[in-house]
Amino acid sequence: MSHPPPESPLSLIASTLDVLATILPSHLLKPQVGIVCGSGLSTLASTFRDKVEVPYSSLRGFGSSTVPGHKSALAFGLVGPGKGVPVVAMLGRFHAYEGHALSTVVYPIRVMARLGVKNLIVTNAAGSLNPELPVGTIVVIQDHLALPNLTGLNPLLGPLLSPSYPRFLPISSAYSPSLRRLAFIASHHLSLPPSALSEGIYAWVSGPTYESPAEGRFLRNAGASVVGMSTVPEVCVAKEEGMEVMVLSLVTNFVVIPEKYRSIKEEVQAELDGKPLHIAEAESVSHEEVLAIGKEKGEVMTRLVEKIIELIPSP
Ligand SMILES: O=P(O)(O)O[C@H]1O[C@H](CO)[C@@H](O)[C@H]1O
Ligand code: HPA
Repeated sequence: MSHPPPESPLSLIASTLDVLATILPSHLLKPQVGIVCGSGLSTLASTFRDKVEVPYSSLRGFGSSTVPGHKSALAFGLVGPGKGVPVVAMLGRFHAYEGHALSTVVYPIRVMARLGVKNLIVTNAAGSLNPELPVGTIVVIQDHLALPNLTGLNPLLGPLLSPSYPRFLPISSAYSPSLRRLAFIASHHLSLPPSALSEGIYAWVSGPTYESPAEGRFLRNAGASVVGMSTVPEVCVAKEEGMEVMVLSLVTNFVVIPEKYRSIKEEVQAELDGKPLHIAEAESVSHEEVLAIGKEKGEVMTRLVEKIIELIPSP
């Protein structure tokens, strides 16, 4: 018995667009800006006007977000004063560590591109590798360090979706200087303290383990400022689709990088010498902590993203 040929990605995307066209009012159907909400950050859509939420389960090609702090729905709406800017947000994203294929992780970005999105604001929760980037800092990403991209887990592996796409995509200027500028101008408009917003380099790791101390030190020494388990696949595909992209990482924790390893040898010797050492327990990271910071900083992230959207020149 022969099997039907697998559905092409373009026909799957076309069917998703058809469904959206039947659900959405016409003023929301052509969003200009796309947003990806990071862990605990789905509140970024809380102030959308005329909001319509579309569950991923009603859209073929979409996976389901299985990570706490990620909702499985798209939110369409208007942002900003007056008529408002039509936008679309992924209230939850997909990560490769959940078992999703990278093509599923980036599928919503391809859909956004075909809805007309020209500017993409990607957010995430991330661990800090730099003492000068404390918890709560918003890091405007300048570049990435993607070990999976370099070692065989690149989201662009495989046949090109369109013959017009470059086979070898340059991503040396993936992070739009003009959008990054708007982030700092928006922060000024909102009177945020200068320390609220910083700049840095995002390291993408596959997860789901948090970094060992040696891995954290390795990423820091390699030049990364923050680390997380998402974002880079979405950025690469958004660039392939011709979008302007910016990334805002919210620092939710420090990556544990002790200056000195605890030495059991020294501890045992000290006990034998009758002078036991008092060793503090090593800290550890938890997703609950990550979500708590997302909740605490959700309001300021929302205001910042809204202001950036208002400042993007209309087409
Ligand atoms: O990158 P987002 O989706 O914000 O989530 C971050 O938080 C989770 C770990 O706590 C990981 O998924 C990591 O990537
Ligand atoms: O410390 C981290 N490491 C990787 N991903 C993360 N996402 C939030 N915090 C972290």
